[in-house]
Amino acid sequence: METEILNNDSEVVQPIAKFRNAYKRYGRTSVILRGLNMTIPTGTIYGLLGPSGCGKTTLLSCIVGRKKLDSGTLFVDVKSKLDVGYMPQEVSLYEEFQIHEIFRYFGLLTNQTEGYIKHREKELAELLDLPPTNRLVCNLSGGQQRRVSMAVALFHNPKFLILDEPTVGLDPILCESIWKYFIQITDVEHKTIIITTHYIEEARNSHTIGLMRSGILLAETSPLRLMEMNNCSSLEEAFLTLSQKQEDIPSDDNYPPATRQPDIFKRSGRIKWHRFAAQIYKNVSWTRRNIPITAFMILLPFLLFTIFLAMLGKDEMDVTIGAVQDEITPGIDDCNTSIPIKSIYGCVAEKRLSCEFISYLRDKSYTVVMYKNLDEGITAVRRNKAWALLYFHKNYTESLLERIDRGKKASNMSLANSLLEVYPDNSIYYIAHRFTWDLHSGFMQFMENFLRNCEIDDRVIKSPLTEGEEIYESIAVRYVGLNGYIIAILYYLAMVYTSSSMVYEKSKGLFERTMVTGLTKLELFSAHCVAQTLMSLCQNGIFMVIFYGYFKLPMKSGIGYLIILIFLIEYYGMMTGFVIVEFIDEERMVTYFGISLVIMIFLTVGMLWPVEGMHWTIRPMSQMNPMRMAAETYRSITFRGLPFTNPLMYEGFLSVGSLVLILLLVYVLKSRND
Ligand SMILES: Nc1ncnc2c1ncn2[C@@H]1O[C@H](COP(=O)(O)OP(=O)(O)OP(=O)(O)O)[C@@H](O)[C@H]1O
Repeated sequence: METEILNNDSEVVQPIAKFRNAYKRYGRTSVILRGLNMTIPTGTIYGLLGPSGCGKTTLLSCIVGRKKLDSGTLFVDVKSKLDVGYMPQEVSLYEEFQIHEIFRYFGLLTNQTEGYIKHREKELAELLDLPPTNRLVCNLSGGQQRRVSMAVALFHNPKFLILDEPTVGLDPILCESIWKYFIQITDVEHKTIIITTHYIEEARNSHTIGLMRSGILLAETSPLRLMEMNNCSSLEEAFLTLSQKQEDIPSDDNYPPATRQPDIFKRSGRIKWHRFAAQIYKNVSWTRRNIPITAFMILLPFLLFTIFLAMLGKDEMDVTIGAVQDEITPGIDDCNTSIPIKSIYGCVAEKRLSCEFISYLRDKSYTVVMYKNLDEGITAVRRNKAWALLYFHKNYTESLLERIDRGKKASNMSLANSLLEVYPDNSIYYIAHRFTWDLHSGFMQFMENFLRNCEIDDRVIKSPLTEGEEIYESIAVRYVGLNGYIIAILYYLAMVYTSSSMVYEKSKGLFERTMVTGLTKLELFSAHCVAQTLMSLCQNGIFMVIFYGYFKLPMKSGIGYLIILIFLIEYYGMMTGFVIVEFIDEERMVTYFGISLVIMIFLTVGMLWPVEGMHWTIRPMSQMNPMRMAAETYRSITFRGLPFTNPLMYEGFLSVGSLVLILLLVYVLKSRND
């Protein structure tokens, strides 16, 4: 049978919170509550004492609805979360904020008026001897931060205060005045306070003391009665006596099966304007406090894309090539000497053909360095002073002309001497490939011009393959990887922006604290969507206006398609951030996971290497990668100019759009289960 609680006037006092036969454990072995019974009378101070790790914080978390019992009952007599003021053990404050911004934020969260916020700020600053309220929280001492944290719990004047070690790090005089205040608000305003503390003697001021050990309460009575019952003169002594009397820890063999526990507070599915406004205020304050970081984040995509374009620069490269011209005798003639060489069909070369070819390469922005002989040239290539050596034989021009004139009747000597020998350094694929291409196409172009001047039909040396009209125009090399790069970067930035702010709130205990005031994940989510949209608007606006507006990068379909696609990709990044933080709590792990994800996207988006050339094991991954489809759609919008009805266009929108919806669903389901 339950005992009734009587106050000093022998009236029955209704409990504000009541645990009956409460069990709670973490995992399968770490049992924290073992059939605990506890009654917190309304309008009193309840001091909860117990050794470190005995489960005091866990118990308070159950009262504020952030954790649930495995079995047993918990009754809390409050109508809404606003009746509760919670001070967690950690400071749990936004460190970049000024004290008055913290008050305003929590004031808005708890639906207070401007007048009340100002008045209460003054009142609490006096009571708790707070530093000037324009000081940043991160610059306060540990004790000052704890006082601000306590002020936040008291701010909306709740009827039930739940304070986890509020007096740690405070000086005795301040502690005394705080306890006086607690006694006053319980006596006069009929508030209820539950306090955990390690300073046992301080709890003497409580109306009731609960001594917790090994998952149960050893005693629950007034301090005086506790000392009397144990014939002790101090609470400390009483606690020691009781602990020694306690027999062994109750066995966990009979740990009851878990039962479904009701929610302490009614769930609200609707967005409350004042809490949404508080989130917006928080985001705006964060931005104001971090203007350099915000400006950097806004400019970052533009900077990264500019670096990308500058890195790829131009299709012609500043590559150094070595050349040996054995057909020129140093000191006697050089490339400026005009020595007309006439072929038997009357074709005249005004200059050495090797000179013409070298100046053609120079026009293509290659640097050509001359070497005296083959050995010297090859050594230069070996030492990485040149990417290739061109060796022109003695009588190269005459031999080449003879080869053109006489065809298969040309002498063996002319055939050998008309060969341009190339000794390339092929160790960097792209340079080698580019040089080979320039060499061949340049040579062909140069020969065609030469033959045309001699009125010889240039088709005699042309390749018998001919290209028809281009279906899609070729695009400068530097733009080819840009689409994959842009979408991967924008996805990553949105993901990091979301996950870093969410994981910060989680790891600092801010999430927990604001949820206790009634904030819902829907409100947090909606406010973050607004912040993300504004951030994306600024980021995308800058790079689009500059690249597509001013520098006129290729844009074949409407820019509207691109804007929608990019926003979808950013929302996909944002949703990924939300979902990651639902499953991973630790800041470092979130960063590792995010980076791994984006590297995977980089590798499979088809930017570094086309899907057609990937290993068969990775190819399906790339083909299924929605970001690859988005990259393809990006290419179609900018380079191909397709109508929306073409699958290449709508596939990207569909794949990314569906992923946003799927992640949203995962987030909603996970949040509901929390
Ligand atoms: N989320 C969790 N998962 C697993 N174990 C946990 C978790 N939270 C707390 N514990 C463990 O539960 C036990 C009780 O922790 P709790 O924080 O409730 O103790 P406490 O009495 O408040 O300690 P202190 O006085 O040092 O703050 C500790 O052993 C702690 O390691």
